Amino acid sequence: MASHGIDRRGLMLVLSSPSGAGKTTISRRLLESEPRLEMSVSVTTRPRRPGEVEGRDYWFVSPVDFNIAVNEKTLLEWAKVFGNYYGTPKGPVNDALAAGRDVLFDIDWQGTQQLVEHARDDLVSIFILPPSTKELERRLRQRAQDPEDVVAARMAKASDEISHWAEYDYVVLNEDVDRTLAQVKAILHAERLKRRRQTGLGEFVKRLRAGA
Ligand SMILES: Nc1ncnc2c1ncn2[C@@H]1O[C@H](COP(=O)(O)OP(=O)(O)OP(=O)(O)O)[C@@H](O)[C@H]1O
Ligand SMILES: Nc1nc2c(ncn2[C@@H]2O[C@H](COP(=O)(O)O)[C@@H](O)[C@H]2O)c(=O)[nH]1
Repeated sequence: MASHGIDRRGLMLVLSSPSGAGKTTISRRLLESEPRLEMSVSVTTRPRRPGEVEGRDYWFVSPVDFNIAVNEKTLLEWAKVFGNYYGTPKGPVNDALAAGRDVLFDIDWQGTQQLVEHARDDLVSIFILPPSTKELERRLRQRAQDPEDVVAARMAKASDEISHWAEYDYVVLNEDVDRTLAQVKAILHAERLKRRRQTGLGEFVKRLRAGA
């Protein structure tokens, strides 16, 4: 249900960027202030970082279990990123959308391409750019959660990742977290009002025109 009482189908809000540009930071802040938005928690074969919580940040699984999920087609999309496998479980996303709740995804361009193929109408995609390569490297290092070789591998892939910017509906430059957050919220709020998402609009207008 929309805030003004008109039924609405949920939307899928995708954030992608080169590693370290700020997707996780923006996602956490967005979730704090958007009660009708929920995070899609991915499964991954990547080792858990210090501070990461099972079921909040990821579902950490073995390569064998990941393979089973792929074969049983329980993932909406999946990809190999920086040598590990990542995927989006279908069930929670479908339940949320059907109930009119929005779902936030922190996934890469390969996953976004798969969602475009299967769910274009429900999708709103945002690419987040860092202000500079130097600042991207500084952010990856000061996060201090990955060993040096992992940081180097992610920096080496940054240019390739950025090359996908034009496949996204919106592009936001993450210089200042508060400004970026405000821009992402503006996109979300406008997209919620798209006519095709407000599934109860026809009925509402009919009643309005009848004098209700
Ligand atoms: N606008 C910003 N200004 C300064 N630092 C920032 C900004 N946005 C994020 N950071 C910092 O940069 C680091 C990387 O951010 P974050 O983990 O959110 O990136 P990410 O895009 O989710 O990375 P990954 O793809 O590897 O998961 C964090 O330490 C975060 O606090
Ligand atoms: N295609 C998918 N990409 C995903 C998913 N979950 C995360 N990601 C992307 O992987 C990289 C690395 O993430 P990190 O947590 O190891 O830093 C980043 O670009 C994420 O957006 C997923 O389910 N599918």
